[in-house]
Amino acid sequence: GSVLTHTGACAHVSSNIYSKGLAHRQACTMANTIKYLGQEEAQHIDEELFNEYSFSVDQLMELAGLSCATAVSKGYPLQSLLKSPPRVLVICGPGNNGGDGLVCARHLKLFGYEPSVLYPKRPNKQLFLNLTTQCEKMDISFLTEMPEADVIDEVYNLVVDAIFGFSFKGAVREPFGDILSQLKKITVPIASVDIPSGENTHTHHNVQEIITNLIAIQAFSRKHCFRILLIFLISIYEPKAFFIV
Ligand SMILES: NC(=O)C1=CN([C@@H]2O[C@H](COP(=O)(O)OP(=O)(O)OC[C@H]3O[C@@H](n4cnc5c(N)ncnc54)[C@H](O)[C@@H]3O)[C@@H](O)[C@H]2O)[C@H](O)CC1
Repeated sequence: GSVLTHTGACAHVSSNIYSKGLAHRQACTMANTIKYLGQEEAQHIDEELFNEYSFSVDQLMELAGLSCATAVSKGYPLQSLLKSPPRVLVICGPGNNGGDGLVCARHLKLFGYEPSVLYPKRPNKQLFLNLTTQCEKMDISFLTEMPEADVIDEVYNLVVDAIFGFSFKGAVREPFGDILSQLKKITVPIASVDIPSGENTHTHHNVQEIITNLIAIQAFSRKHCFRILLIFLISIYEPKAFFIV
């Protein structure tokens, strides 16, 4: 079974999905008929959520970050982690995708993980200042620089890539060029929020285990509710599914 990605490539869902019965086979079958979103359509859905459905960015970011933390906890349960304490490196970018990462780090802490955040470019906006304070008050540590790839492999069980979402464009600008180049070298799994950072310029890292697509999960409207149900089904039963709707 496979789930279509937005590039039309097929990612193979791991074999154990079939050992979980009809619901999963149906999810995979339906997945083959799923429509996928390009960058522009994802942005349009974003605008529709804000303008037509009156969601606030805070609401959607909290839902997005919780969805990602839940996907990580299902894909990488605490008891499955090889390193103790259960450290996770959350790398946050300068936009809303980075905000998702801050929310994800907070929920991972509540789930019993030991997240550390790298947040090199911080918008001077109240929402992001608030999210940073919330993490600090939960004793989540903030790194001052990107660790070398071998240090990441030695210390962390997993990396959450919340660097760029659908507004990434052009050649990657520092310090994110160095960050992405380190991510290309690591061997621990990477969970990407929304899309692999730098994906449309092929500067993205190679190792992908979980992509939590936020748009489809959050687009609560009639024309999307079918996809939401399907995405939820897959993300619950097969959190390692690699999917971008
Ligand atoms: N749909 C929803 O319900 C929600 C989606 N969310 C997430 O928000 C991102 C989109 O957020 P946005 O701020 O528009 O863009 P990004 O986070 O992708 O980053 C923009 C940020 O990055 C800088 N940048 C762009 N290109 C480059 C580059 N080549 N080099 C360096 N820096 C670059 C740019 O200047 C901006 O500062 C979406 O993907 C979802 O993940 C939210 O959760 C809200 C709800």
